Amino acid sequence: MIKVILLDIEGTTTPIDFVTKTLFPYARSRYSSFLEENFASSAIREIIERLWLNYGSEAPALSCWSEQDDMSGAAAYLTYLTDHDRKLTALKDLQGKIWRTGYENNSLKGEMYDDVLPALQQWQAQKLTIAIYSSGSIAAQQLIFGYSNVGDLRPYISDYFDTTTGAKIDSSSYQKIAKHLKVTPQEIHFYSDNPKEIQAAQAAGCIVTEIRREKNHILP
Ligand SMILES: CSCCC(=O)C(=O)COP(=O)(O)O
Ligand SMILES: [Mg+2]
Repeated sequence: MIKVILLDIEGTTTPIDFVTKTLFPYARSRYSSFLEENFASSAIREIIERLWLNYGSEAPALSCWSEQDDMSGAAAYLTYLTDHDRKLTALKDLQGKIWRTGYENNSLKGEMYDDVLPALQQWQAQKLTIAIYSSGSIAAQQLIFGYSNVGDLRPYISDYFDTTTGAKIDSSSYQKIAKHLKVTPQEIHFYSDNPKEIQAAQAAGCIVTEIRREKNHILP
């Protein structure tokens, strides 16, 4: 019996275009200024450190960032990662911090498909646990649902998982989520538009629905 609804965001609750044509450009145009302004913050320095370590493994192919303290190099690397839709945890942590300002000053509103709110209401009425699993950071997930075009959806959602749990295409991530939620993978119904994520969740034992937004809605 299903106990948990586990939802992907981009392509499932939210149009891909909102992420690629609104959120990513918003972050991309602010990497430089955000890093200059927040260079002294220990949280930002810690993210830069993680980015720098990752850049080290890519350096043979890239030459945009010469020293760790060079913030224009860091911004260039962040732009590269964004343009290649890389799901790096440090990139996602930084994007979430930049988006926060946009949500709080009303220039960003999390876009949800029309069927999302009714689906959340139905699942809540059925006493199902509703959780999110996205490559966006947990902070970014809470922002997109907290400041959505249909109001604050956070009261419907009890748990959030990001890539700190593991990659979404890795079936062990779904086993970890099940363990954390104290259910079996068979008691989780995962919805995603990404066939590789669907395959991984299915291999872990989850019930799955592959979302194709041009064809079906979120409710089965
Ligand atoms: C949390 S909103 C930003 C979405 C994002 O950055 C992303 O990479 C989307 O990945 P998803 O796993 O939701 O397809
Ligand atoms: Mg997706």
